Amino acid sequence: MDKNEEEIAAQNGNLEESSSTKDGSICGYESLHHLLSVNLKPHLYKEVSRLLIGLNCGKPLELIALPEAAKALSSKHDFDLQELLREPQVVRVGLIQNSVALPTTAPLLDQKRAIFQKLKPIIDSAGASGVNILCLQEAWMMPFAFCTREKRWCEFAEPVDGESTRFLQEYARKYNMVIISPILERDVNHGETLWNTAIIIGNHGNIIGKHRKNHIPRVGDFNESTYYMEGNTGHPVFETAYGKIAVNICYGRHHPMNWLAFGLNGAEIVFNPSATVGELSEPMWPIEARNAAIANSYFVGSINRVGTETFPNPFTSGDGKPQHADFGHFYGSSHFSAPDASCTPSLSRYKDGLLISDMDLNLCRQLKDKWGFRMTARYELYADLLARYLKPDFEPQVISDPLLHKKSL
Ligand SMILES: NC(=O)NCCC(=O)O
Repeated sequence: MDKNEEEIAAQNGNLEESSSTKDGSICGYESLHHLLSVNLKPHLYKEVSRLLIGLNCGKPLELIALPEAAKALSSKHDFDLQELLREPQVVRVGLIQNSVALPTTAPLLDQKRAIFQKLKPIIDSAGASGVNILCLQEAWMMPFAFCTREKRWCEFAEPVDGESTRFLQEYARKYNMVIISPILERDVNHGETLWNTAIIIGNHGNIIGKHRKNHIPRVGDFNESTYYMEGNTGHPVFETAYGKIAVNICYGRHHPMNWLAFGLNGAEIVFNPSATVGELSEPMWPIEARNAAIANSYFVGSINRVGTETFPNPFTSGDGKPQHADFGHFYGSSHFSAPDASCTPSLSRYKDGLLISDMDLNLCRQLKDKWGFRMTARYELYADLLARYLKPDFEPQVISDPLLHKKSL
């Protein structure tokens, strides 16, 4: 090893130590933005924020004054409450990230009901803050047990009008709020088939519709195809009292055409309820959502659960590494991205939280007018390529340098 290599190895060693602190923090800070705001001089932080987060219609993001009742709930129940303003104020949108409430060894029904109890004050805080549209994390009513491949966790699955939906319908009515509820669905009309589904509850407590996860991961410990298959609901956009919304569930965020399809159907906000861990996806997390918002001229609300969920029986990832009983750390970091390339700072890496942002949905149209991405998209080129690509006799369009295949003299 030369000196340079030694230095790099030493740095990596230090990094491994500091980034794997057990509490899920980044060197003791709850988020990247917190780390930067505390350690940079104010004028440097302002400049770094401008580049990292962007501007809201040319101006820095401002704080919204939220009611004392919402703040009191946040300190009593120990969850973060962050407020960001985009102007002019049209729709107020909330995202909730949370850890599970009981160990995975507790009776399953107790686990689910404890999550209900944990979420109550957070949803009340969203209601007290006047949130119009609220989205929960992927499979919010259970631990993310799909790493285990054990079938007992199927017991968490519920029909679309099941207990979790009824729990949220009350809040939708109480606060005149649209709620997106991603659950493990049991399709009782189709042989009890399971799906990973987001249910859209209207502001009158009615069920507007559902969307089933389109892309199912087969990566690392995310063995979800043991439980459910690729969704069969297409790319629906739900027209609600507060705007046109869609849901791109977790792993679907790695598929640009999935984002595109929701945009083509007219979405103004696309939510990405997720469950993902640091070791696997953290460097991708802030990039993919922000890029989708820019490319498709809509807002994106990204939500990830928090904490480490440990399961009774160890499992392997099929990668030769030792068996283990947890996925690793779900790193939270929920945030919003806007079509003008700005984004909010993220919620904590390790703490429950409610992120609230006001957004002017006119920005979607303004950005289409300004950049013309839709107008210049040349979809016919891609439709033609895809049609050919799908045929078994497809040949890639590659033009080789003829010199490559000449015998050397
Ligand atoms: N829940 C889920 O689809 N996770 C897959 C891992 C990832 O996409 O980061």
